Amino acid sequence: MRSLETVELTKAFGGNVVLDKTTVSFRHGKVNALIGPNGSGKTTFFNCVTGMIRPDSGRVLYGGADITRRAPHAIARAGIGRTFQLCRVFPRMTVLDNVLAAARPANLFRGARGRAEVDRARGWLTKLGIEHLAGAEARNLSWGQQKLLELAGVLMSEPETVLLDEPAGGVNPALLDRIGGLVRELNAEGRTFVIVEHNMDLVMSISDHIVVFDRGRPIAEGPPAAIRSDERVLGAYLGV
Ligand SMILES: Nc1ncnc2c1ncn2[C@@H]1O[C@H](COP(=O)(O)OP(=O)(O)OP(=O)(O)O)[C@@H](O)[C@H]1O
Repeated sequence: MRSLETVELTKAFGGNVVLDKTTVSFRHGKVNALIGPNGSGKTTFFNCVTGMIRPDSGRVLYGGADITRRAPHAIARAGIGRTFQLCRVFPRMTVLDNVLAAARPANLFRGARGRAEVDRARGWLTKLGIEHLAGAEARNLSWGQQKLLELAGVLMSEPETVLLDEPAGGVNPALLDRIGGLVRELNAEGRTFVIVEHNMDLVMSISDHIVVFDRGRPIAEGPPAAIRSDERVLGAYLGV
């Protein structure tokens, strides 16, 4: 089965064509990476796939079903979760409350949460190694810890496919290793990943399949070893 694919997906902002009939598919059950130079349309691609912005034309298919232009919550319900480049957490809420609120906005009001949900939230915090911070306000966490917190919130919805937008951006090397390890672990448990990332060491070490964008189009795809030596990729990145 193909997990996530797009067919001639197109999006322009004014005259700036950011996604240009982008046809691409990601591997179900694998760790996929989406890489490309700054401005090549990676985040816009995520935004179109998750319903945050409307593509001008083309289709988004998930497990064969057409999810183009569905609302973000409907796409999340279909099994696709995502994190954001600029990490979305509530800074003055505790870590635990953040995770609960991510699962269900009603949890923003205390008392609306069940015991089972709290246990599940703590379970994710433990898995991600930040359980000891459950009672801390999110704003007191390091940037990398906030990214783990955001991921815990996404995992509360039990997504089958997780889109990560620059998980390593601004994260210290120790946490970087943990994030890489977690991706592999969650993948081994059956989750598909699509990861936008500039840290090539991380991309090369955790990906099964890499898609390279240049100006909103895939110019190469394949396993890390093939991408590393692909001349089109070197050209797009280094201008050679
Ligand atoms: N809401 C918007 N309105 C206007 N232009 C936008 C908008 N969102 C993105 N763009 C433009 O689309 C282009 C692609 O941006 P996008 O963020 O998708 O690229 P990217 O590959 O994710 O870049 P980076 O690696 O730097 O995060 C850029 O030229 C950007 O200025």
